[in-house]
Amino acid sequence: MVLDSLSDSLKGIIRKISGSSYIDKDTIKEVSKEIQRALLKADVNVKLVLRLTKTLEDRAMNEKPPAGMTDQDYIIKIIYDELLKILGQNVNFELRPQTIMLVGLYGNGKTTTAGKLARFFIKKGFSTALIAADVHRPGAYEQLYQIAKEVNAQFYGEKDEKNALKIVKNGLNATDAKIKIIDTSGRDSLDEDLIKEVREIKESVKPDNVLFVLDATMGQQAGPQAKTLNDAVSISGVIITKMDGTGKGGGALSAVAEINSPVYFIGTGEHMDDIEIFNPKKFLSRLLGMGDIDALMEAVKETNFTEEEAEESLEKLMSGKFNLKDMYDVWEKFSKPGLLKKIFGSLPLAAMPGGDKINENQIDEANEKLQLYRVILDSMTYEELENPDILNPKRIRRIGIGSGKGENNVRALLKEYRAMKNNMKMIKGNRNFKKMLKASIKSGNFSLDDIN
Ligand SMILES: Nc1nc2c(ncn2[C@@H]2O[C@H](COP(=O)(O)OP(=O)(O)OP(=O)(O)O)[C@@H](O)[C@H]2O)c(=O)[nH]1
Repeated sequence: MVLDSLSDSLKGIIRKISGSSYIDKDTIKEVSKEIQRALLKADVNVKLVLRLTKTLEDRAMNEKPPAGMTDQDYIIKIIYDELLKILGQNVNFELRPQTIMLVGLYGNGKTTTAGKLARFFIKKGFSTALIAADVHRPGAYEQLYQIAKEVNAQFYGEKDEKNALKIVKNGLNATDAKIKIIDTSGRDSLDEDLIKEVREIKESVKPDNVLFVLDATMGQQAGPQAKTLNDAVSISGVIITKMDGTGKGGGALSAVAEINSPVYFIGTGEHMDDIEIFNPKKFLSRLLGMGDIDALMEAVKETNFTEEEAEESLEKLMSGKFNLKDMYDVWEKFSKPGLLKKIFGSLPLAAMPGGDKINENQIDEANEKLQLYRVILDSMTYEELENPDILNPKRIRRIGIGSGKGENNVRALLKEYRAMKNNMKMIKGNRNFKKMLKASIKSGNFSLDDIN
């Protein structure tokens, strides 16, 4: 995916900050330098990078973390805040009848995106029309016509007409569709005629939205060209295409920052369903390897742990002073089918040692093990659960037979139990992870930007 290398670099920086024992001016300078390097490597505009890291340094040097928050957490929060400013505000695209005009540079994916948007709105119950106003690229008419057929959208075009504005006006009059999407000619911003054409259409039909379609793999030239287009037609929003590509992505980010318009959607492939609503917070949380706190909250809620129970279980687990009964209680809540997958899928694993190595099958294995161990624990007496030290070979043999799972599985469970006690002591040392997990369970809607 685009920005993968930036994501890896930033995750590494986050891990380093989390693992540092103290934060001083040198650490802040070093973190700032590393972030500069990561952003420049991702092709983000130099001025933007310097502006971002200067703000980051100023804040890190002069602001004090709120009570209960470590310096490390607070630096991570500042990085998150400043990067979020580049991605723009979280504005939802209004789902109502409207006329949308797509503008963009050659080959950035306007025509394809017109089809994706049409399908997106048709799925939401809006009749949609596609208007072919790209009168310069041979084949654009046919391409949009085929796409309209594929997504069951109305289509309007005039094959031999060279006056784009005339086609648009006729098209808007000819359709009663709730959503009208105008696909314009590709722009190379140095071409005055094309800019004039798009400006005329904008001023004449006054579309509700002018969306700039931008290829995520565009380099630095994206910024100035976005600015020229924006000066001509006042872009109201951005759609970044080809996020499934392998480009660096920084050029697109710089262009978005340059025109300061919200990114509403991202294109993630060539097919008509490969479009997603863009959520800057979620996107950035994943980019920084912080998982998706909201999804974690949903999953933890499904354990119907009360806050106090979650807090108490967590305290006990983290203290390392828990017995098989405590472990049974926690496992019983978390062994709901699919729940572990949700929890691990949303945990900030990058912040845990080796955490980012956890994959799908390991989560499935953990699930199977949970079910197996619950059966074994069900065959233990209350005394054995409370005090596992009394489990001698005779008792182990009885439990193996009683549970039908055999002695080896009973021994494996006890080995796992002892290892878990040691691991929990280790995680206990990782204050950041514990604090994030406790806070997310306790507050119910914890997210990094709620820390004030
Ligand atoms: N992988 C990938 N390819 C995309 C995406 N969006 C568009 N494309 C491809 O990019 C190429 C150009 O897309 P078009 O929609 O024809 O571009 P255009 O902006 O209409 O081209 P002009 O009219 O010349 O400006 C096509 O091969 C599309 O399939 C995307 O999100 N991911």
